[in-house]
Amino acid sequence: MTSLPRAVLEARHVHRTYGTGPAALTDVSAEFRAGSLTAVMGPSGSGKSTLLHLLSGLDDADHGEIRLGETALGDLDEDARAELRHQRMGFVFQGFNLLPGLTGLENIRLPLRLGRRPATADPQWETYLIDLLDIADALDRSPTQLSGGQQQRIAIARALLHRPDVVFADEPTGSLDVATGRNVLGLFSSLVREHGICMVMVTHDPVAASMCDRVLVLRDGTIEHDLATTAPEDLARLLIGHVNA
Ligand SMILES: Nc1ncnc2c1ncn2[C@@H]1O[C@H](COP(=O)(O)OP(=O)(O)OP(=O)(O)O)[C@@H](O)[C@H]1O
Repeated sequence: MTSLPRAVLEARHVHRTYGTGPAALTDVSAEFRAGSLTAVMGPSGSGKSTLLHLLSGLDDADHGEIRLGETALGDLDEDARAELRHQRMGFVFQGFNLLPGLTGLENIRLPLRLGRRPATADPQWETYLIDLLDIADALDRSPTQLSGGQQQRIAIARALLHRPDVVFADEPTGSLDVATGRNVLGLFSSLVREHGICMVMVTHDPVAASMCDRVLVLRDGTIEHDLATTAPEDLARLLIGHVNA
Protein backbone atom coordinates (compact mmCIF):
# COMPACT_ATOMS: atom_id res chain seq x y z
CA MET A 1 0.00 0.00 0.00
CA THR A 2 1.43 3.42 -0.89
CA SER A 3 1.31 6.02 1.87
CA LEU A 4 -0.39 9.38 1.39
CA PRO A 5 1.82 12.43 0.77
CA ARG A 6 2.48 14.39 3.94
CA ALA A 7 -0.03 17.00 5.14
CA VAL A 8 1.61 20.36 4.48
CA LEU A 9 -1.14 22.45 5.95
CA GLU A 10 -3.68 21.62 8.59
CA ALA A 11 -6.65 23.27 10.26
CA ARG A 12 -7.63 21.72 13.59
CA HIS A 13 -10.99 22.56 15.15
CA VAL A 14 -10.88 26.13 13.96
CA HIS A 15 -13.52 28.68 15.02
CA ARG A 16 -13.83 32.30 13.92
CA THR A 17 -16.52 34.82 14.84
CA TYR A 18 -16.46 38.49 13.81
CA GLY A 19 -17.78 40.84 16.49
CA THR A 20 -21.20 39.86 17.71
CA GLY A 21 -22.22 38.19 14.42
CA PRO A 22 -22.84 34.48 13.90
CA ALA A 23 -19.77 32.25 13.63
CA ALA A 24 -18.01 32.60 10.25
CA LEU A 25 -16.36 29.20 10.85
CA THR A 26 -17.33 26.55 13.39
CA ASP A 27 -15.04 23.63 14.31
CA VAL A 28 -13.43 23.30 10.89
CA SER A 29 -10.75 20.64 10.53
CA ALA A 30 -9.00 19.73 7.26
CA GLU A 31 -5.61 18.55 6.03
CA PHE A 32 -4.04 19.67 2.77
CA ARG A 33 -1.33 17.49 1.24
CA ALA A 34 1.71 18.05 -0.93
CA GLY A 35 0.86 17.69 -4.61
CA SER A 36 -2.84 18.38 -4.13
CA LEU A 37 -5.13 20.97 -5.67
CA THR A 38 -8.16 21.67 -3.46
CA ALA A 39 -11.14 23.82 -4.41
CA VAL A 40 -13.08 25.56 -1.65
CA MET A 41 -16.67 26.23 -2.69
CA GLY A 42 -19.87 27.29 -0.98
CA PRO A 43 -22.57 29.96 -1.06
CA SER A 44 -21.76 33.59 -0.40
CA GLY A 45 -21.05 34.08 3.32
CA SER A 46 -20.32 30.37 3.94
CA GLY A 47 -16.79 31.12 5.20
CA LYS A 48 -14.50 30.51 2.20
CA SER A 49 -12.50 33.74 2.49
CA THR A 50 -12.34 33.40 6.27
CA LEU A 51 -10.87 29.91 5.89
CA LEU A 52 -8.30 31.13 3.35
CA HIS A 53 -7.32 34.02 5.63
CA LEU A 54 -6.86 31.71 8.61
CA LEU A 55 -4.91 29.08 6.64
CA SER A 56 -2.55 31.76 5.33
CA GLY A 57 -2.08 33.45 8.70
CA LEU A 58 -3.68 36.71 7.55
CA ASP A 59 -6.22 36.36 10.34
CA ASP A 60 -6.33 34.54 13.69
CA ALA A 61 -8.70 31.80 14.76
CA ASP A 62 -10.58 32.39 18.02
CA HIS A 63 -9.99 28.73 18.90
CA GLY A 64 -8.22 25.88 17.20
CA GLU A 65 -4.96 25.71 15.38
CA ILE A 66 -3.48 26.15 11.91
CA ARG A 67 -0.23 24.29 11.23
CA LEU A 68 2.12 24.73 8.29
CA GLY A 69 4.35 21.68 8.57
CA GLU A 70 5.67 21.69 12.12
CA THR A 71 4.81 25.34 12.73
CA ALA A 72 1.66 26.42 14.57
CA LEU A 73 0.76 29.82 13.11
CA GLY A 74 -0.80 30.92 16.39
CA ASP A 75 2.60 30.64 18.12
CA LEU A 76 4.15 33.26 15.84
CA ASP A 77 4.07 37.03 16.25
CA GLU A 78 2.94 39.21 13.33
CA ASP A 79 6.47 39.68 11.94
CA ALA A 80 7.29 35.98 12.07
CA ARG A 81 4.02 35.17 10.38
CA ALA A 82 4.67 37.72 7.62
CA GLU A 83 8.10 36.16 7.09
CA LEU A 84 6.58 32.67 6.98
CA ARG A 85 4.11 33.86 4.33
CA HIS A 86 6.93 35.45 2.40
CA GLN A 87 9.13 32.34 2.48
CA ARG A 88 6.67 29.48 2.23
CA MET A 89 3.39 30.72 0.75
CA GLY A 90 2.33 32.14 -2.60
CA PHE A 91 -0.84 34.06 -3.46
CA VAL A 92 -2.83 34.41 -6.68
CA PHE A 93 -5.81 36.79 -6.80
CA GLN A 94 -8.75 37.35 -9.12
CA GLY A 95 -7.56 40.88 -9.97
CA PHE A 96 -3.92 39.80 -10.61
CA ASN A 97 -2.55 42.59 -8.34
CA LEU A 98 0.41 43.44 -10.58
CA LEU A 99 2.18 46.79 -10.30
CA PRO A 100 1.65 48.78 -13.53
CA GLY A 101 4.91 50.74 -13.10
CA LEU A 102 7.01 47.56 -13.30
CA THR A 103 7.62 45.23 -16.22
CA GLY A 104 6.35 41.67 -16.20
CA LEU A 105 9.75 40.36 -15.09
CA GLU A 106 10.08 42.98 -12.34
CA ASN A 107 6.65 42.00 -11.09
CA ILE A 108 7.63 38.33 -11.04
CA ARG A 109 10.78 39.04 -9.05
CA LEU A 110 9.30 41.66 -6.73
CA PRO A 111 8.49 39.35 -3.78
CA LEU A 112 12.10 38.18 -3.67
CA ARG A 113 13.17 41.76 -2.94
CA LEU A 114 10.65 42.23 -0.16
CA GLY A 115 10.76 40.65 3.27
CA ARG A 116 13.56 40.34 5.74
CA ARG A 117 15.82 38.16 3.62
CA PRO A 118 15.96 39.39 0.04
CA ALA A 119 16.76 36.53 -2.33
CA THR A 120 17.75 36.07 -5.95
CA ALA A 121 15.74 33.88 -8.26
CA ASP A 122 16.90 30.36 -9.01
CA PRO A 123 17.61 30.93 -12.74
CA GLN A 124 16.67 27.40 -13.79
CA TRP A 125 13.36 27.49 -11.94
CA GLU A 126 12.62 30.98 -13.27
CA THR A 127 13.29 29.84 -16.86
CA TYR A 128 11.17 26.74 -16.31
CA LEU A 129 8.24 28.85 -15.07
CA ILE A 130 8.57 31.35 -17.93
CA ASP A 131 8.51 28.50 -20.47
CA LEU A 132 5.69 26.58 -18.81
CA LEU A 133 3.55 29.69 -18.39
CA ASP A 134 4.46 30.94 -21.90
CA ILE A 135 5.23 34.49 -20.77
CA ALA A 136 8.57 35.19 -22.46
CA ASP A 137 6.90 37.86 -24.63
CA ALA A 138 5.37 39.56 -21.59
CA LEU A 139 8.53 40.02 -19.52
CA ASP A 140 9.56 43.42 -20.88
CA ARG A 141 6.07 44.86 -21.01
CA SER A 142 3.95 46.71 -18.50
CA PRO A 143 0.95 44.74 -17.18
CA THR A 144 -1.24 47.44 -18.79
CA GLN A 145 -0.12 46.13 -22.20
CA LEU A 146 -0.97 42.50 -21.40
CA SER A 147 -4.15 40.45 -21.76
CA GLY A 148 -5.90 39.16 -18.65
CA GLY A 149 -4.54 35.68 -19.27
CA GLN A 150 -0.98 36.97 -19.63
CA GLN A 151 -1.35 39.03 -16.45
CA GLN A 152 -2.60 36.02 -14.53
CA ARG A 153 0.27 33.87 -15.81
CA ILE A 154 2.72 36.57 -14.69
CA ALA A 155 0.98 36.58 -11.30
CA ILE A 156 1.31 32.79 -11.09
CA ALA A 157 5.04 33.00 -11.83
CA ARG A 158 5.31 35.66 -9.11
CA ALA A 159 3.51 33.39 -6.64
CA LEU A 160 5.78 30.43 -7.44
CA LEU A 161 9.23 31.93 -8.00
CA HIS A 162 10.34 31.40 -4.39
CA ARG A 163 9.15 27.77 -4.49
CA PRO A 164 6.45 28.01 -1.83
CA ASP A 165 5.06 24.94 -0.07
CA VAL A 166 1.52 26.27 -0.35
CA VAL A 167 -0.21 28.49 -2.90
CA PHE A 168 -3.53 30.16 -2.10
CA ALA A 169 -5.67 31.33 -4.97
CA ASP A 170 -8.80 33.44 -4.59
CA GLU A 171 -11.06 33.16 -7.66
CA PRO A 172 -7.98 32.98 -9.91
CA THR A 173 -10.05 32.48 -13.06
CA GLY A 174 -12.83 34.91 -12.12
CA SER A 175 -11.57 37.69 -14.44
CA LEU A 176 -10.68 35.41 -17.35
CA ASP A 177 -12.69 34.12 -20.29
CA VAL A 178 -13.60 30.44 -20.13
CA ALA A 179 -10.80 29.12 -22.39
CA THR A 180 -8.10 31.20 -20.65
CA GLY A 181 -9.41 30.13 -17.25
CA ARG A 182 -9.17 26.46 -18.26
CA ASN A 183 -5.62 27.06 -19.44
CA VAL A 184 -4.67 28.60 -16.08
CA LEU A 185 -6.21 25.66 -14.21
CA GLY A 186 -4.34 23.20 -16.42
CA LEU A 187 -1.12 25.00 -15.47
CA PHE A 188 -2.04 24.77 -11.77
CA SER A 189 -2.65 21.03 -12.14
CA SER A 190 0.72 20.37 -13.74
CA LEU A 191 2.61 22.56 -11.25
CA VAL A 192 0.92 20.86 -8.31
CA ARG A 193 1.53 17.33 -9.61
CA GLU A 194 5.05 17.77 -10.91
CA HIS A 195 6.43 19.84 -8.06
CA GLY A 196 4.50 18.66 -5.02
CA ILE A 197 2.99 22.09 -4.37
CA CYS A 198 -0.08 22.21 -2.15
CA MET A 199 -2.66 24.54 -3.66
CA VAL A 200 -5.92 25.75 -2.11
CA MET A 201 -8.26 27.68 -4.37
CA VAL A 202 -11.53 29.46 -3.62
CA THR A 203 -13.85 29.35 -6.59
CA HIS A 204 -17.53 29.75 -7.41
CA ASP A 205 -17.07 27.97 -10.73
CA PRO A 206 -18.10 24.26 -10.70
CA VAL A 207 -16.11 23.59 -13.88
CA ALA A 208 -12.95 25.04 -12.29
CA ALA A 209 -13.58 23.04 -9.12
CA SER A 210 -14.12 19.85 -11.13
CA MET A 211 -10.51 20.18 -12.36
CA CYS A 212 -9.26 19.89 -8.76
CA ASP A 213 -8.31 16.69 -6.90
CA ARG A 214 -10.58 17.59 -4.05
CA VAL A 215 -13.51 19.90 -3.36
CA LEU A 216 -14.50 21.21 0.06
CA VAL A 217 -18.01 22.60 0.12
CA LEU A 218 -18.66 24.99 3.00
CA ARG A 219 -22.08 25.91 4.29
CA ASP A 220 -22.78 28.18 7.26
CA GLY A 221 -19.17 28.00 8.43
CA THR A 222 -18.75 24.23 8.42
CA ILE A 223 -17.45 21.71 5.87
CA GLU A 224 -20.61 20.21 4.43
CA HIS A 225 -18.88 18.00 1.85
CA ASP A 226 -15.27 16.85 1.38
CA LEU A 227 -15.19 15.29 -2.09
CA ALA A 228 -12.69 13.73 -4.45
CA THR A 229 -12.77 15.04 -8.03
CA THR A 230 -16.42 15.62 -8.87
CA ALA A 231 -18.23 16.39 -12.13
CA PRO A 232 -19.31 20.03 -12.55
CA GLU A 233 -23.00 19.22 -12.82
CA ASP A 234 -22.88 17.29 -9.51
CA LEU A 235 -21.08 20.22 -7.85
CA ALA A 236 -23.61 22.66 -9.25
CA ARG A 237 -26.44 20.54 -7.81
CA LEU A 238 -24.72 20.34 -4.42
CA LEU A 239 -24.27 24.07 -4.32
CA ILE A 240 -27.90 24.77 -4.85
CA GLY A 241 -28.64 22.18 -2.20
CA HIS A 242 -30.75 19.78 -4.27
CA VAL A 243 -28.60 16.76 -3.57
CA ASN A 244 -27.06 15.48 -0.38
CA ALA A 245 -23.76 13.62 -0.97
N1 LIG B 1 -14.34 41.53 8.53
C1 LIG B 1 -15.54 41.04 8.81
N2 LIG B 1 -16.33 41.63 9.75
C2 LIG B 1 -17.53 41.14 10.06
N3 LIG B 1 -18.07 40.03 9.50
C3 LIG B 1 -17.35 39.40 8.56
C4 LIG B 1 -16.04 39.87 8.16
N4 LIG B 1 -15.57 39.03 7.23
C5 LIG B 1 -16.51 38.10 7.03
N5 LIG B 1 -17.57 38.31 7.84
C6 LIG B 1 -18.79 37.47 7.92
O1 LIG B 1 -18.37 36.13 8.09
C7 LIG B 1 -19.17 35.25 7.30
C8 LIG B 1 -18.28 34.50 6.31
O2 LIG B 1 -17.75 35.43 5.39
P1 LIG B 1 -16.70 35.03 4.26
O3 LIG B 1 -16.25 36.30 3.61
O4 LIG B 1 -15.68 34.13 4.81
O5 LIG B 1 -17.64 34.20 3.25
P2 LIG B 1 -17.39 33.77 1.75
O6 LIG B 1 -17.89 32.37 1.64
O7 LIG B 1 -15.97 34.01 1.38
O8 LIG B 1 -18.35 34.74 0.95
P3 LIG B 1 -18.25 35.34 -0.56
O9 LIG B 1 -18.42 34.16 -1.47
O10 LIG B 1 -19.41 36.27 -0.63
O11 LIG B 1 -16.92 36.01 -0.69
C9 LIG B 1 -20.22 36.12 6.63
O12 LIG B 1 -21.38 36.09 7.42
C10 LIG B 1 -19.60 37.50 6.63
O13 LIG B 1 -20.59 38.50 6.67
